[in-house]
Amino acid sequence: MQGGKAVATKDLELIGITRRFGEFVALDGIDLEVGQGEFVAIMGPSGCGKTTLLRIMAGLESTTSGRMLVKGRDLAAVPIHRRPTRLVWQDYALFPHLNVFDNIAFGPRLGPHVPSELRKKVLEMADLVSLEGLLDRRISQLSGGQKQRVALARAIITEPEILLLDEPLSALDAHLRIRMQGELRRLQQALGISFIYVTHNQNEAFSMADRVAVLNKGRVEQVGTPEAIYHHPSSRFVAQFVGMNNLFSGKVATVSEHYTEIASDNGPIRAVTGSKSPRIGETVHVVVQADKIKRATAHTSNENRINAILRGREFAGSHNVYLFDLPNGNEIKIVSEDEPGSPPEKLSGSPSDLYFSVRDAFIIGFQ
Ligand SMILES: Nc1ncnc2c1ncn2[C@@H]1O[C@H](COP(=O)(O)OP(=O)(O)OP(=O)(O)O)[C@@H](O)[C@H]1O
Repeated sequence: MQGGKAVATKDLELIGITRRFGEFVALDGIDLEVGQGEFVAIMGPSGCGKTTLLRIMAGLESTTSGRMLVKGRDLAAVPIHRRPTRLVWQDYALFPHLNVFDNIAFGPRLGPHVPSELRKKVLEMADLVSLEGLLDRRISQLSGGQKQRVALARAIITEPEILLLDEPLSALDAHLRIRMQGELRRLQQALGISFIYVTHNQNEAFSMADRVAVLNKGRVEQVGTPEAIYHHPSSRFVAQFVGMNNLFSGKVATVSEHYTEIASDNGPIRAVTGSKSPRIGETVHVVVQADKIKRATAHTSNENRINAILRGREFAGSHNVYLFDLPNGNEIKIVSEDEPGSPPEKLSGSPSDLYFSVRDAFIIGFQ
């Protein structure tokens, strides 16, 4: 990157971003790359540093150390109003005394502009986010989804190279949230710019993003496609944070080409031997998704059988979540779509024989 002009293949590069508040380390050496026109979700539990990281990208928060490049350009010396990033806030931060048109036009009006051209552009933006016909309305006369659209239009009219979104759908009801997810994704594709989207909602992250970065205690735990994060979590934290995963732990007993046998407190467990062949005697963790564990029948094979005690059932619309206690005292979940007319569930406390296939059991490598 020294001398000459860098050819940027990345929209954003974060290199060793660290932020301390006094003694407290909120961000601890974050490295993250965002490709051209990529939709990246940043996900993690409360307090892991998502908002701080987004505010740093927006230029609203300083770093203790680290660098940030947008399209190969270091932003250290670029003042906030010249930065090619725009933040869409969780609470929209719209101007309540202005109407929709004036809210959208607010940013461009601060700089040199031709009123007739600005009007054309505002109409274009309103069209893009389906706000036509609402331009004279006051903000207080809008629904949550409409306010969200105004906030988006107000940000994209400034033609950012990267749009930063901080839990933008959290104030909306479930139905509208799902609709807006689709709209946001379409908007991102229409604009062809990168979106960086902070959320603690896994479904939102997985349904919209090209890649997801999972943060924990100010560090990046894993970055990957939703499929990779979901099916192949690379750490115990990600496996437990994401989805309905169950974890089993034990020492590697035997390793063959097809499966690895692990001696666990709940009996032997066989898992796929992955590319990183585990060593005999090493402690490993095996992840099995909740919908891959079934009640064993006389016909299920002996690949993996576990005795468990049913503790409870939760009805979740189209499926049931069952909680079981394992012999070692741990809890596991299984998800099943019970057939209509199936016999009533056995009572809590009754023993059950559970089954899962070797091909649905993955070893997670830990440092
Ligand atoms: N100005 C500040 N001074 C001191 N500590 C701060 C400051 N801002 C953030 N923190 C701390 O840094 C950590 C990360 O905060 P941040 O708001 O980035 O988390 P988050 O992942 O966005 O959380 P949430 O999902 O709850 O919004 C938290 O422990 C928070 O208390």
